[in-house]
Amino acid sequence: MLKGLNNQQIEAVKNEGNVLLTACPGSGKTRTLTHKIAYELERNTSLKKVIIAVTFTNRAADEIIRRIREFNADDSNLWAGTIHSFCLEWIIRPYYCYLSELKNGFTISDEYNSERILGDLKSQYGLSFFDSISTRYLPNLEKEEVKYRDLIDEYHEILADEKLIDFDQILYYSYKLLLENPKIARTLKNLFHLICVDEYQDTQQLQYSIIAQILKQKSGNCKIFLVGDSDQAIYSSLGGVAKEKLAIEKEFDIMLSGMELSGNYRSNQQIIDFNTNFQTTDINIEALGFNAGHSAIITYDKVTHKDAIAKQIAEIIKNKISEGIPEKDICVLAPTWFLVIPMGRKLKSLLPDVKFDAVGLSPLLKNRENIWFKVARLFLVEPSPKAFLTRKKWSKELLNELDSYGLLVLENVEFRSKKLLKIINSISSDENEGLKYLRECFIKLFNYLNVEVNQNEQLHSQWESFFDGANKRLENEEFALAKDIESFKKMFKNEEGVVVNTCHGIKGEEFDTVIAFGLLHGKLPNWNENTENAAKKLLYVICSRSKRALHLFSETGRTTQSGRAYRPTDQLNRVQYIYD
Ligand SMILES: Nc1ncnc2c1ncn2[C@@H]1O[C@H](COP(=O)(O)OP(=O)(O)OP(=O)(O)O)[C@@H](O)[C@H]1O
Repeated sequence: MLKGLNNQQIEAVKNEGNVLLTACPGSGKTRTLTHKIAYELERNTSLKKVIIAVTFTNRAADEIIRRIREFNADDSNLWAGTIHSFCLEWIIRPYYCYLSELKNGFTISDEYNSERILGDLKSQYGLSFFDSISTRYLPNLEKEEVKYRDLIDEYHEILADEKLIDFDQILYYSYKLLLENPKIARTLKNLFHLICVDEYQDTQQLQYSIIAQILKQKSGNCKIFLVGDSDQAIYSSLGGVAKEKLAIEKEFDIMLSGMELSGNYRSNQQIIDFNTNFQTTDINIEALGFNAGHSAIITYDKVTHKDAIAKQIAEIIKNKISEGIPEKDICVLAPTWFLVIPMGRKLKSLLPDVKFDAVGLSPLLKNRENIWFKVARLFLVEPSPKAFLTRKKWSKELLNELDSYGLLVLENVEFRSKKLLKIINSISSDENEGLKYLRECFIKLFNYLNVEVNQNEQLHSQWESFFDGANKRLENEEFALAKDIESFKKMFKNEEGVVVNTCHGIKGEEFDTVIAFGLLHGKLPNWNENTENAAKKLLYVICSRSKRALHLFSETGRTTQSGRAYRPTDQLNRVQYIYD
């Protein structure tokens, strides 16, 4: 498990205490974290305690699981996911009945739904869609928003009426449960062997408080392994804080070994040097990896019009592919979904022979917490040897959730999750429309399991939100989404190809060629986080994804709602550099 690591990385992996590992981009933090997990999984086999890996995106959690499987490590004691999934799985679902607000059932309001409710309220209050309002809670369990407190109260009332909780309330209720019932925190500390947190610099205060509440307990021997880089903190407008070692020690009531890694194994020296323009700390970084000696190409274009930019980007992609760069080693980025989604579509039509892994609107809301989403993915991912382990894990998760609703299906059956998979594999529908297909399969499955969906409040309310959400999305003409079952199945296909995503969506990843557009003041940084460092950090994250080629665009022709032209991001525009 230590092969392929340098001495600093080995030292971090072998450290038996609590660790705070900070280092520059490309220095191998994620590599070290993955090895640490594999190393501890191997050491931990007799203990049977759980190793938790908290990641920033679901994409990153899937990647950790994929890499752990490559080590041939037994991952049955590994849990990886975002902090919200962690709270739901380990705190809310098992213990929600202790909370009067939740004990009669609840459903998660996904970002789309919450944004819609907030958007309606903002217009009622005479605010614009872009006015920033905090839905977060403070560690004293008060609401953070002060100025528009009435609006937030009304928002929470609407959620409560519909028995919904939003993502900030997932954190709020989890923390409340831990505070009011210390035995939950004690049980968790006993259950866990290690909690790993990747990209810790973007952790919000309440998330620190939740972890602190677990670690502060005197029971068990759970350790923490935090990994991050304060220069890459890009969620400060959403409450992310890169705390210092001392502050964390105090809050968690532990001692931390502060460790560092040096050098960058990803990028060539030219890219690293260019990126110092956006560094907010003063460090020298040396290129150490395979790409160190290769030449780089860095371009910056601020003259191309927005209508011509897709063609320009398509040209770069075509040239890179003809140079032999694999499609998946090329990435097209922009600061917002609004820019990225149409770009994905345009590139696909301009380059029909090229494969793309582009974020787009999927026909189903990606509400991983809705139980019907969990059932749907089991029907939409076809059985195959490659998908077996993942589907078995999903099947187990589904059974756990049904258990937590008091629905003990397949009770006396050996290997329940395998049996459930077998039943699901035997069910299909002749419907061609995705939603009708799923509805029929769900009914067949729950008939087989002898569960009346309408009799169970949780299943019923989540059913409504699953189908209502999907219907609304499919009927929205702006989205122009395909309704057939094959398009639904594509949602879960691990498409390999040129990545088209937001800067936040590819955190922690790396590519030979990075093409970033929409580098415009008001989009990067957006109006809500208009500070010198916010823009610098985003640019730093974007540029540090690249191994050898970086193409930056501040396109012309984009205007604000009031008709003003966007101008290039200042922090990029003022860089003095002789571009290629
Ligand atoms: N000791 C090493 N020897 C060779 N290659 C390494 C070593 N450590 C890391 N790498 C490689 O360097 C690249 C960057 O590693 P990794 O993604 O873990 O860095 P990181 O510090 O997490 O970066 P970021 O903060 O930008 O996400 C990867 O391709 C990784 O495989």
